[in-house]
Amino acid sequence: MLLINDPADAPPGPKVVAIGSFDGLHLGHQHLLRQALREAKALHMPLLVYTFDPPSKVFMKGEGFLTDLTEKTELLRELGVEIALIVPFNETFAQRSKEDFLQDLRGLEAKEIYVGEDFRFGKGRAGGLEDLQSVAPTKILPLLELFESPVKSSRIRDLLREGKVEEVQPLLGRPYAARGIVVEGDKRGRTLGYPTANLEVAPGKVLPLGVFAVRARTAQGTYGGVANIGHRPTVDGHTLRFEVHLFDFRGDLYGEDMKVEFLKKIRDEKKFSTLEELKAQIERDAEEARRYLSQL
Ligand SMILES: Cc1cc2nc3c(=O)[nH]c(=O)nc-3n(C[C@H](O)[C@H](O)[C@H](O)COP(=O)(O)O)c2cc1C
Ligand SMILES: Nc1ncnc2c1ncn2[C@@H]1O[C@H](COP(=O)(O)OP(=O)(O)O)[C@@H](O)[C@H]1O
Repeated sequence: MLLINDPADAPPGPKVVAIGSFDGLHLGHQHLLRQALREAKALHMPLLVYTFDPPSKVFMKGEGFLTDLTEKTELLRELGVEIALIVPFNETFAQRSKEDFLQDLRGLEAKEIYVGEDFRFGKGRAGGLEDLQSVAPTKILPLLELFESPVKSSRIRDLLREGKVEEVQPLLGRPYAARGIVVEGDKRGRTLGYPTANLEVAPGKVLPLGVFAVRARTAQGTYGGVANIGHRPTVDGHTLRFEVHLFDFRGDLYGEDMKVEFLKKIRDEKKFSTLEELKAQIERDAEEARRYLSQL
């Protein structure tokens, strides 16, 4: 997959172009992109996905996002997209007129365009589907529905805010995941008998709160585990922490990249009166997570 950040860097030649923020690359996005890929193949053209980082709504409204740049790039590659144009969405981009955007599409030699039915573009969201039609025949895909309502990034964000990772899985077509770098914590975990890798994720990434059964992928291998995302009221923690204990792992993870898939919520975080009680609860959490993972 060719990854570019500026339309001017696209290789010449006719293309099918799919446009959108595609935050989460959820089932609706996958449906749209698969159709665009099929069409591109039939026309013997590459598919170029024109997307934004961060997603436009994240920049405009300060919402959290579901997939960071690395995750989105990886998912586009897995889908078989040939060219990913990921444009930084900043103040300058937000101020661009709809005409500028249409000019980009002409420059890209778009021969067919794919968008979702709610797509708008250009300063003040002035541009719409009729404008796209002036560049190339445009396929407008209705929002895919699952469990009687449209699959949308905002629906997934709302579910995650409630910690409902199991309900999110069918909407994404995969478990919700977060990736980050393992940083140092307070070195308390090891004294509890449960060392936990502290993950630093991209600011703005939506994180579900609570204790979860997880699968963690690291350069050293894939492990089952148990994660806590919260403020650690028992030790008077103030900042939000994302910690993962890996089962059957020993070693050093500091500085490593880790991807954590949230498979099942076990409970909400709570305040314990002693560290012994917290430790006993973590033991039960780990037991429950192991049981869950072993029957997958
Ligand atoms: C599975 C799991 C569940 C946890 N649940 C809670 C909890 O309910 N309340 C809480 O205050 N801290 C909870 N913690 C956080 C611990 O307080 C934390 O892991 C410990 O303080 C070690 O921190 P450190 O890695 O910064 O040394 C949990 C941690 C894990 C791994
Ligand atoms: N099974 C394990 N799960 C998670 N981290 C582990 C494990 N075994 C060893 N580690 C290492 O120990 C560190 C966590 O130990 P901990 O005492 O909780 O320290 P910190 O407070 O720095 O996170 C991890 O970052 C990792 O490098």
